[in-house]
Amino acid sequence: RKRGNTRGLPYPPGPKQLPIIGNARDIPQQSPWLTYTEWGKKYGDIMHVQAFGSHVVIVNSERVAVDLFEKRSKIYSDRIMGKMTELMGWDYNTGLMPYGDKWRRHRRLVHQEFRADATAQYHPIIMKNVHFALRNILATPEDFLAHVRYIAAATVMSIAYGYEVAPTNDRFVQIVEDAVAMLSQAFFPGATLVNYFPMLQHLPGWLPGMGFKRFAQKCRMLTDEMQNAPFEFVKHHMLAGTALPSVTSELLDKVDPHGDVEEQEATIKRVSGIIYAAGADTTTAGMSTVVLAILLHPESQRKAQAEIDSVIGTHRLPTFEDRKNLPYVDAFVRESMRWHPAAPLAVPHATSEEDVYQGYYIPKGAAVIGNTWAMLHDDTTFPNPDLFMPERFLNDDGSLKEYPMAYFGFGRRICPGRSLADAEIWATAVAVLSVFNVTKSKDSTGREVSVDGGYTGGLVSHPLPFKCDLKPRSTAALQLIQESSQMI
Ligand code: HEM
Repeated sequence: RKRGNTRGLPYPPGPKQLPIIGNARDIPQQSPWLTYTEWGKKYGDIMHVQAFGSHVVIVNSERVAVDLFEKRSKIYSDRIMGKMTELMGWDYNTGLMPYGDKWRRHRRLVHQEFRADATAQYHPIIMKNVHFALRNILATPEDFLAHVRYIAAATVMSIAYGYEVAPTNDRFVQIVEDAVAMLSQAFFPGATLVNYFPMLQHLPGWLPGMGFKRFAQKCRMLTDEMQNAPFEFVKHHMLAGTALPSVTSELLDKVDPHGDVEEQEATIKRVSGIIYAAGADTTTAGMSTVVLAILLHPESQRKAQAEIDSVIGTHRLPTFEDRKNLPYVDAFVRESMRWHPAAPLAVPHATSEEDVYQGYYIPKGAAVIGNTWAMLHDDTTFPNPDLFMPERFLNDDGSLKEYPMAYFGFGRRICPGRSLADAEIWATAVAVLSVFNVTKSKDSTGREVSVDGGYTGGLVSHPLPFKCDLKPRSTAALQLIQESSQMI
């Protein structure tokens, strides 16, 4: 650990390592961000663990994140494609692709469709889906999490493919959600041994410990289908002249018939495939956290509602034009994102060259994890970080504090869909706050059902299912929900 490198410099500090296996037994599989944050208090802003020769550097502060992911982005923008990720068929994914020309081509296409000034064109789609969800919440409030999930799914499927998803049990949606859930379980260091010992992939699947092979095969069928099925849907409708406008149809229209058509179509298929995979589950997690935050913080709920009532009144639903006049609602949304980030460890970067930082040696090919959770719970930047306080994002005069948070990742790999996601989460928050009171449910004896605020582990972290009551705030609110379909 002290001298295991070409420059004779120490690796960043970290927990004691055992021979050969290193820290393999220390690296947690569930909610690793909490362990890394605890370790960070002992070892500092940059630390190092190692398992079977694979090096992992963990960045626990925004200062180091800026130094490495931004100022040295040429070195810190690669990805490690774990063997398991590849076996599962996720290697087509822009977000997991190694840094290089192929990634640049994909990233350019995604950026052009989702950069901040292009996202406004999607606002009507978002509002339509939010209003649809309000009506569904009114009809079956107990299924509110499914209705919130619908907003994210319907928005990205509409943008990517011009496809209208079914309110429940949609075939395309189910395929992607299963594949994303499987990726989430198998992604982080320590999740599966085949990442350390790729030769295990060649052993027969019936041997003990080889369950990962069946898991990977099942996932590969899903990842193939999630790219092919909706893509064929668009081509079919383009031929029939019935395709709705979408990223896929727009890109297909631009295919150069004199170039390599097959390769161009394959790129479009992969780019469109990633929009849903990267944009639905993450956004659902962000929106579900907002609803949980509303439920658990009645005082903040009341303040946000008072702001909406005073700025907009109770005669119409909020629109995107209102956003600039609702700083408390924005602060509420930002605090929800900070309080429980949807991707608490972002997506690990990797080094494409060796490096030396603050006298520590960082090897080529190391995974470099930006610990978003630690940065957003750092008590020097966010005093009392476990408390939910939207006010921390407001200036004394009540205006919004411009504070760039590390919620969407880092440097050149920062999430290209962040403007869209931010718009969806805000629209959901303001709509729910404007027409519903969110309170604890009561059981048959009239006692409040407790909500423990637990979260799932993995790449994307969702609130564990929880119960709450969503009731229209007034007769006027009820009428607004019922009439919302006529407002778009
Ligand atoms: C709340 C919602 C979202 C969260 C929390 C989120 C978070 C992230 C994070 C942490 C990364 C990795 C950044 C890094 O490596 O440093 C990422 C990458 C990515 N996201 Fe998002 N995202 C969200 C929504 C979306 C949406 C709506 C889209 C689609 C339009 C999208 C598309 C992507 C893509 C394509 C990448 C890969 C970028 C690359 O590797 O170059 N995301 N996202």
